[in-house]
Amino acid sequence: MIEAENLSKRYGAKVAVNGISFRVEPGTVTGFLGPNGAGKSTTMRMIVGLDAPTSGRVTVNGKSYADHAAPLHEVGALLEAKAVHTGRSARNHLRALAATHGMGDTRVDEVVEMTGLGAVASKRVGGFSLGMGQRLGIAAAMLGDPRTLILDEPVNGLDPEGVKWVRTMVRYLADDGRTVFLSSHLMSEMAITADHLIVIGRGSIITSGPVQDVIDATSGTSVTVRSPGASQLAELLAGAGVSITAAEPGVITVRGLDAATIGETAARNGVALHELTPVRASLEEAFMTLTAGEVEYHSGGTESATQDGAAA
Ligand SMILES: Nc1ncnc2c1ncn2[C@@H]1O[C@H](COP(=O)(O)OP(=O)(O)OP(=O)(O)O)[C@@H](O)[C@H]1O
Repeated sequence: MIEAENLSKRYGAKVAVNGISFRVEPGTVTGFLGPNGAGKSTTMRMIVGLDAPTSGRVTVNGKSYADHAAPLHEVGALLEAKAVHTGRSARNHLRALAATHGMGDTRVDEVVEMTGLGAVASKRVGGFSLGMGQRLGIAAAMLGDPRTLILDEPVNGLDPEGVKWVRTMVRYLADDGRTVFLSSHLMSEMAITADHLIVIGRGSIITSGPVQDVIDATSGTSVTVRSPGASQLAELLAGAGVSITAAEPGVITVRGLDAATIGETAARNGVALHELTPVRASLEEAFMTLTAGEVEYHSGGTESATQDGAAA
């Protein structure tokens, strides 16, 4: 369990994290989403004591990270892939980490195996691809068999097999009762991996909740209707709380009514329907809607007004 209370971090005049409170529960995969610069990495760094909060507090399993006697057994974190001694082999890097907690080579061999690093474990880390570096970072996070895992962009640089492996692994860990907190910019992947979401923008929490609830509350479901009487049907359906847009001639998109109501209205009025399809919004659409006003760094090299004008 991770618990943050009024957690804030300032860098000079820049407020990176602005008084956020949240809980990440055991037995679930919780996704941490937000545009670039929203404060995700800063929050994760504070959880594992790499950054000190300016105010507020964050605990893992009831204690701040520094107060855990054997933190690797409590929290495993992947924060910066390749933050390792590049001249060392992967196995020696893991051995050095393991030694800090009195763990032996057997556990190192287990995580090497688990993360698919067997073939390259004796190679210098400096020559690793991004994906191999990620696997090594995940191996290091798993080393102490921790109850809580914090993974910042774990699928970054992984091939499709690696992405699927991370998905399966985090599901297994959560089903085993562990706490899994991960960030990703890959919305389609997050939608199938996470149970719960926390969405952050400019240092503040925008929304949180089960994945489908976040999508439904943000974008809801629309119904695509194809009919030769589309414009007549649009008039029949119009009313408070209903929004109708004409996608193309003979096709309307209806929000605010379910497919059954639309179908029955059409039947009662003798309007033929050629298609009646409920369309669920994707997490990506919900994310774009939720964070539309919160994007700090825009594409094209231009930057919107920021509190301190920090460059991306
Ligand atoms: N050491 C630092 N010094 C000054 N500003 C910082 C520092 N670290 C982060 N920031 C600023 O704090 C804000 C939050 O950054 P953070 O890296 O936490 O965002 P993020 O959500 O992880 O972004 P991304 O998705 O790009 O990784 C950004 O505006 C960033 O520029």
